[in-house]
Amino acid sequence: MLSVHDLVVHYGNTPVLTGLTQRFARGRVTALVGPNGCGKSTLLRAIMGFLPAARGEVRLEGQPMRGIGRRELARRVAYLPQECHCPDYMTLGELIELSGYARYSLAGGPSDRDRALFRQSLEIVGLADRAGSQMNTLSGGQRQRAWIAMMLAQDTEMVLLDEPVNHLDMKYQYAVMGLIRTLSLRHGKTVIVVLHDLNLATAFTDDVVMLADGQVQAAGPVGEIITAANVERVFGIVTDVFTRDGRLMCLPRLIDSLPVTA
Ligand SMILES: Nc1ncnc2c1ncn2[C@@H]1O[C@H](COP(=O)(O)OP(=O)(O)OP(=O)(O)O)[C@@H](O)[C@H]1O
Repeated sequence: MLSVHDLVVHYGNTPVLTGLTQRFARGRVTALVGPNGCGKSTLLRAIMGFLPAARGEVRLEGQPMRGIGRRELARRVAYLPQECHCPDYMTLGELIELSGYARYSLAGGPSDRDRALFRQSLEIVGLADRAGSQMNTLSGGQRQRAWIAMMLAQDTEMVLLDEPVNHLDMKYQYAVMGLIRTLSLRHGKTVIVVLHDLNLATAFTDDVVMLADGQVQAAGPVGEIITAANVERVFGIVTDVFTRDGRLMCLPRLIDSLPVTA
């Protein structure tokens, strides 16, 4: 389990997280949702220790994250930020190999198991035939899938993803979200994923944390949290939330609640 207790994070004098407390259950997928600029990325960066907290603490299985060394952290937690960069000349295969560096560099290089993991990760994202391609020759969506493969090959107990389906076409949005689901269902990994599409959250995650004004506004199982009242309170938009063919759906009432101009 990952727990965040009374976390306060500022940028300069501007507070972004103002005493945030939340537990992320082990082996479950939690969607982190909220309006633009509410602090979702900031929370992930603060969890990873990339931003200093003015107050509060993050614990991984009861152990303060601050006390976990960088190599051990890389072996235990994979983090995929919103924007990822690498040198243009790097090939996809080279990128994937970097994923296991914290795990295998002390052992003198990747093992057969590591190499199998690299291959599997590329197969899962549909890029097995592109391992020799330079990263700058891939499309935006293919690059995003490459980074997801890199994260998969890191093979950690916990995975944090910041808007992983941006740039992806519909098929790969579903494929990647299905994969994220599998990470918890089959492999028992704990996943926190920042999403904007609440319908992806209802279809592929267990729990939802709604963030606004530097605080958690609502948190719990998807079916309890994705309600028209919560969505209106947090996002300021009127929606219908209903079940169709066993799936919970959330659709905005376009005519009533959105400014539509002719
Ligand atoms: N490096 C920074 N320096 C100063 N302010 C920042 C910095 N990064 C983010 N902010 C500000 O902190 C607030 C939270 O930003 P953050 O990126 O965490 O939001 P978010 O919820 O992830 O947004 P989005 O949905 O648009 O990706 C915003 O007001 C943003 O302008």
